[in-house]
Amino acid sequence: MSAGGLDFFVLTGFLGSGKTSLLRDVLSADTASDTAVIVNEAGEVGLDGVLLRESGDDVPLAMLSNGCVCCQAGSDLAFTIDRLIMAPRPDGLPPLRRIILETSGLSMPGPVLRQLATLAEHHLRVAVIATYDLTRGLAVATFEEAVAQWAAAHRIVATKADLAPQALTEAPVAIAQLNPVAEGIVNADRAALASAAFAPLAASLPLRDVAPDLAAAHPRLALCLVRPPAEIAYADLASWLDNVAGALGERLLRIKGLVKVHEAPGPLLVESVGTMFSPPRQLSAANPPAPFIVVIARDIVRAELEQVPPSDLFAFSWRDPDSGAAQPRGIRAEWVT
Ligand SMILES: Nc1nc2c(ncn2[C@@H]2O[C@H](COP(=O)(O)OP(=O)(O)OP(=O)(O)O)[C@@H](O)[C@H]2O)c(=O)[nH]1
Repeated sequence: MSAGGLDFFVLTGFLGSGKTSLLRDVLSADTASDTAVIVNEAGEVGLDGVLLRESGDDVPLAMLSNGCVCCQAGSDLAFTIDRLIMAPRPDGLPPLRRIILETSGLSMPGPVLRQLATLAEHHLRVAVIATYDLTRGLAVATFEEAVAQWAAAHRIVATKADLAPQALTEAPVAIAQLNPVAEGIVNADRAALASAAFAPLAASLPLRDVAPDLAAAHPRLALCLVRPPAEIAYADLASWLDNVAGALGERLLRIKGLVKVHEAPGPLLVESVGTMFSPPRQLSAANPPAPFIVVIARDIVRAELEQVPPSDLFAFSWRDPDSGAAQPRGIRAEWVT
């Protein structure tokens, strides 16, 4: 560990609000070589680590997939942090000064902060950074996860300024209303935004765990892992995605996946935030995971998704994000090389 201690940033924010993109921006800065990253995804298959590696960064990177860290009582997070701190630094990299944990978009910050409390011997200076998606603004405030993330934040970072320039002017006021004691970080320049979001911490900040523990951590949300066949026609994929958006409407929160189509040599990255799809693009990363699509939605009946045509192409496995003790499962920790 570096002599001056470590800054530990918990990067939180609702589904699809721009966490991974902000992290890519900070890792592409020249100053990022003192940083290590832990990525947590609610789904069984972790895509964010693959996307971060795709941008060519060689900082130590650990994935915690198969469940969001806030739902786990176990010590995988603490164990992973411990290992990152104790591991010898890769050749040519300066001492570790900063760790960034990207939580899943469903994570409540309180349980994560409580797990960090078990690491007192490392004298971490902890800060919570939450994203505020300018394209959606307060629309996600109907989710207690989003409200808890903003409430716990020390810094709230306005993302996607290029997509919603008109919302940029109002953002400082909107952010102050969400959490008057958080520092609002608003900048149309992405590099400057990322740099301010993860600027060094002078001291440990008071941690705010204001959200109550809920009986069910994510009461309205369902998560489905959809397995497409090894290869599929692009037209089938496109019409299925269209039909999912049509069937679920505003209850669709996030789609993220990798699909192999006949028409392209590499797997296609498909994703939506709500029903807004990004244009599919070929993934350039080596060793991508097997084809999969994660669908996260609220207030749905499983059959609604399973019957979306062409339904006979896909296999579905479901999980409530708050599976709790009835369906115990382990977060998988793995190092991304
Ligand atoms: N144009 C534009 N698109 C952005 C920006 N930030 C994020 N996006 C897009 O928004 C979508 C979601 O961004 P991510 O960075 O994956 O969001 P996330 O919060 O990490 O998503 P989850 O981990 O699934 O919760 C992707 O299609 C991004 O390319 C931005 O500043 N500008």
